[in-house]
Amino acid sequence: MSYPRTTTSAAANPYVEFDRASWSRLAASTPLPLTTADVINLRGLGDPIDLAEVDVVYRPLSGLLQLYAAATGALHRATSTFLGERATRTPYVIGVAGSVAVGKSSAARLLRELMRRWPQTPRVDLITTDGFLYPNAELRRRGLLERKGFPESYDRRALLRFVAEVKGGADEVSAPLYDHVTYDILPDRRQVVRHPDVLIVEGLNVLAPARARADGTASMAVSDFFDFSIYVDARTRDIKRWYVDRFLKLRRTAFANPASYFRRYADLDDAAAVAKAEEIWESINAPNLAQNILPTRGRATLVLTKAEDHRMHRMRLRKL
Ligand SMILES: Nc1ncnc2c1ncn2[C@@H]1O[C@H](COP(=O)(O)OP(=O)(O)O)[C@@H](O)[C@H]1O
Ligand SMILES: CC(C)(COP(=O)(O)O)[C@@H](O)C(=O)NCCC(=O)O
Repeated sequence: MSYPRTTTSAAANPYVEFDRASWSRLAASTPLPLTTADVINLRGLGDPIDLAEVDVVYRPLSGLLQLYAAATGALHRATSTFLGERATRTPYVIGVAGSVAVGKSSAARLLRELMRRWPQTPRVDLITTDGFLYPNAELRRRGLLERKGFPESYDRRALLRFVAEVKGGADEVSAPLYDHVTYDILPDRRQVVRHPDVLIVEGLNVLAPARARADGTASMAVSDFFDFSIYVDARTRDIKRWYVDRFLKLRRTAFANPASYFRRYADLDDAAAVAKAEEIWESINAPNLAQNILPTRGRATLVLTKAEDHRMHRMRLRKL
């Protein structure tokens, strides 16, 4: 009897890879309960995603996640029976990671809307980790105002506690909220999460590994509570272009708001705005991507890679 020959490295590759066409053929019977108007409403500034892209990328993803969530629920119930415990419902937790300006928020919002339309999981909550950034005053005190988005700029303990409590079935847990306009935490508003069927946690660093404690032992990481995780990937030079293009657009929208922290950038001409955006990108977002975010890509269950026109062209799903 002969077996197919595989090299050791191919056998050890934990991912199975799809191109756009082969991915889109998966889960042909999964419905797509969204309209063009929904997609326009959900997409982020500068993200050209349309219903055709949602059909090709998110319909199969939605089918796959239904399968995973159902299997995880069944395992949870079987485990409770084995342990002689009363089966409690626990939310299915999904992490969405990737660079600033890669389009994580569009992806996370689309997933939320698709999953809300499944009969098994009508209650889907989405939180973004920016709510756990320290307020600007605290960042200033710690000398971290120029490091927003770096792991140390977040209250990681509070974020970990939040995700652990939601996963643990707490009735009501609340998270702080970040405001891009004032560039700070909103002092008197919080997002309340009440026992969702699914929790999506979106942010730059959600796949960061656990930190070592002073005594050398590892603490836990938020990703320890994830049932599934997605890394939205693209070439760094493409993401930089999307960041700069978005910055130019923000001049006429968010920056023009008198309350905007970036009000001073609203009147910059194109050349000055490009220079400013490139300066912020090169000093903050590019180093954070290279040092902290990209190294976590290999921890994701699914890596979705965008081409220069924002369309997903490669999907890698962990099979090991
Ligand atoms: N300075 C800003 N002012 C207003 N909105 C912003 C600003 N920067 C980013 N945003 C918005 O915040 C959301 C998250 O952005 P970001 O963290 O870059 O992640 P991503 O682009 O991957 O979704 C996006 O919808 C974006 O349009
Ligand atoms: C708010 C962010 C840190 C992203 O937060 P996330 O929700 O991904 O944790 C980022 O969008 C940001 O504003 N970075 C600061 C550098 C800049 O102005 O681009």
